[in-house]
Amino acid sequence: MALLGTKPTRTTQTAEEDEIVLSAHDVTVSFADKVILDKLSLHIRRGEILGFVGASGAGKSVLLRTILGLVHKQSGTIKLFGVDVEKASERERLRIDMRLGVLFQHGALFSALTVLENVQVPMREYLDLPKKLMDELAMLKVELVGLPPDAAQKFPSELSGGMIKRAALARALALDPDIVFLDEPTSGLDPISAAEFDELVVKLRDTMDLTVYMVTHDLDTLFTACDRVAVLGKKKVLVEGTIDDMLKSEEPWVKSYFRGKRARQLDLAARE
Ligand SMILES: Nc1ncnc2c1ncn2[C@@H]1O[C@H](COP(=O)(O)OP(=O)(O)OP(=O)(O)O)[C@@H](O)[C@H]1O
Repeated sequence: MALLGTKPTRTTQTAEEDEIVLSAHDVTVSFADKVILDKLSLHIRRGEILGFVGASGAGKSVLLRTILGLVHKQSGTIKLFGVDVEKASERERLRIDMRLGVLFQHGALFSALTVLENVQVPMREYLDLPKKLMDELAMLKVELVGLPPDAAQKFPSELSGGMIKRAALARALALDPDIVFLDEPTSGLDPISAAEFDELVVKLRDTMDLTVYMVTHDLDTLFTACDRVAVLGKKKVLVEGTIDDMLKSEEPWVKSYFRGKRARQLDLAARE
């Protein structure tokens, strides 16, 4: 793990980018008798921004929570950085956890903590650092996500929606993770703030060699920020590929989502 955001800049295609950071194979999850995910398989390569879409209630959050080990799966394998998380030792699991950053839906900041203290939560959990160093590191993250320095001492209730998302992103980046999981990061933002957030994610991917797994309903994000899209439907990944692949798909849900009126306008704008 490289602290202080000092990872190499992503320049040319390297063998490392073929590295599979996350793979899910034949994952089945059910609650009581209700099957939510049925033998779902998915992978994400290092340095990719993967957009994960699907109808409301399809199971996107359930998959995310399963990957993070918060929901029990009935069968299948999930590997992070090549390690089967179920078979990992406690030490391996800890090392893996330190390489993950998560931005939960709605930001989920601790309301009683300042932005700086929120960013320090993962640091306190995983690292044993002197307060002064933690303050400096957390401040760097605050600046990295484009928040003004005075935002560090503010409480979440004093921030705009866009600032809350940025603060939550700063917290997700606290340990310089290799992969970040973003659950609907632009929901509730106005289109300008959402576009700025997308730009930030792309910039961070480029400069920090990040891999990004993003659950989103935002067509703008899918068209402008994602390298690849995976569509969840019928309890598995129905279609995956580039936006062009989505636009060619004859799968009915994919067709209406990506070739509906709103999507057509975005496609035209993106190609201008
Ligand atoms: N802990 C749980 N116990 C029982 N059922 C659950 C649980 N968590 C999720 N579900 C069910 O799993 C299904 C998928 O939910 P999930 O939140 O993953 O959908 P989603 O695709 O993320 O939806 P949205 O886009 O609206 O956020 C829903 O029917 C939900 O009610």
